[in-house]
Amino acid sequence: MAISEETEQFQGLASAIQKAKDLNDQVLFSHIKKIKCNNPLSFYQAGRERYAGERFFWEDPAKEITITGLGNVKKLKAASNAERYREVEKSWIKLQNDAVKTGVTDIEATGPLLYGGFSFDYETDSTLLWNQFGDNLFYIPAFMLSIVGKQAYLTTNLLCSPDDSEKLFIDMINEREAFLFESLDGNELGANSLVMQREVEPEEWKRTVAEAVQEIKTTDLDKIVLARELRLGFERSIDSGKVLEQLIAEQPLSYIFSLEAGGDCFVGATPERLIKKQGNEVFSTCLAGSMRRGKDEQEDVCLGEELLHDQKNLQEHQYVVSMISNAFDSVCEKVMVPAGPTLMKNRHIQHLYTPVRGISKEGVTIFEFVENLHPTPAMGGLPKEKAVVRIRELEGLERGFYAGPLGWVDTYGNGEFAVGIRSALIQNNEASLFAGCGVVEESTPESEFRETGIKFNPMLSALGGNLNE
Ligand SMILES: C=C(O[C@H]1C=CC=C(C(=O)O)[C@@H]1O)C(=O)O
Ligand SMILES: [Mg+2]
Repeated sequence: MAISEETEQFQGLASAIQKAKDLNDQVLFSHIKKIKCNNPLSFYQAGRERYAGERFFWEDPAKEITITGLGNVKKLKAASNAERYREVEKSWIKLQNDAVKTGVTDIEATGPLLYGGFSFDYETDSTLLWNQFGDNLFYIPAFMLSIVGKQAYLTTNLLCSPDDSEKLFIDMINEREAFLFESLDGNELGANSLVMQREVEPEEWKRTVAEAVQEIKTTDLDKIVLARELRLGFERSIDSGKVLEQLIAEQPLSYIFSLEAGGDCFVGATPERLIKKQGNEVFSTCLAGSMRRGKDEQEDVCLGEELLHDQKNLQEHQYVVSMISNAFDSVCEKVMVPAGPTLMKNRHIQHLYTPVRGISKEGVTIFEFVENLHPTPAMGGLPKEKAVVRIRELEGLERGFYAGPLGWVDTYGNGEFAVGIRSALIQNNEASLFAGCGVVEESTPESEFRETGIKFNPMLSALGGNLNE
């Protein structure tokens, strides 16, 4: 006779506690069940107070996977050095190897899942701006709603210690019922009202671009991505749920993401995938080379054509295609790269776009792909190491998680990381927006300034700011 769901959960939890006692270590317990819910944002908002500072949101452009996490049973944080990818992965593997799962246990992006990201550059110390995030930050959420295809799943995670008792079970059920009730209650999203918008050191930034162009002409540096910052001030604390709602409506072809840390929130709508792994299939995206959108259909088509044939933008793009293809070649059995770029058109900007696909060699993990790929020349430059050093020296801002890999990995080895561009760091009633551009030999400070101005627009629009032309 089939046992009830409650009995199954109870037995699973009891065996996780027993395992924790046997191993004298913490053991992760995870229960996954199908639920009816098609509004992940209302789930996110239900945790606004109870799980403040420990929420996340992820939706991919194809809307195949939406993940919302509340609370955290375990925070993983690796040291700030080149080993950070392996270190996070090692801690994750240890936790998942001992994990006890009950309920629906064969669906990707459900069950115990690690969500978070890495800063752009592990060699910069975090200042006040990014100190809640540090160099890297990953959560295993307490409650997680995954919408995979059209089906919703609720994962409940618990980290059991050797001295835990089965009373944990009652507490877990009570907490889950309480907040699920709130989540069904419908949640009003408060509007954000902007009172200040300021570009940080625009003239200084243009001089830096001019300096970088000179360096490209006279040294072995081929490309460097330089970013700048825009500061916003609001009447009240910004509601990240409201920002997500706007981004979902306005940027349907982008990844919509948020990651809260303490009182701060990193949120954005990035069009750029770093790596997706599904079984042994891997996907990356080369997105570099930009043009504004036209005022009407005809102008838009003309601008797109111009972009497709513009030598400066094609070179900027080609550096990315070569680097990603080479990185794939070393860890894939098969790599597929289209002969030339097409256009990706987002609401405020169009880009040269080349998707890269591969079949990964046996045993290569998503963290290895992240390590090999980051930063691509769409975020850093070429040669990679030199560009990162020069960004550190020239840029005059702390990138933090801007342009860094952000995403998730499940216990089946699947996962996806995007790069955190078209993004903002929200701190109470203030926000920092970041936008960068690929500087190559033919770049001019004015045109790169305009390009970065347009790249602020997705976040400016979602936050109610004045858009750049
Ligand atoms: C670094 C950013 O964009 C990159 C992605 C697409 C196009 C880019 C470009 O044309 O310069 C950038 O490499 C950003 O938006 O902050
Ligand atoms: Mg560009």
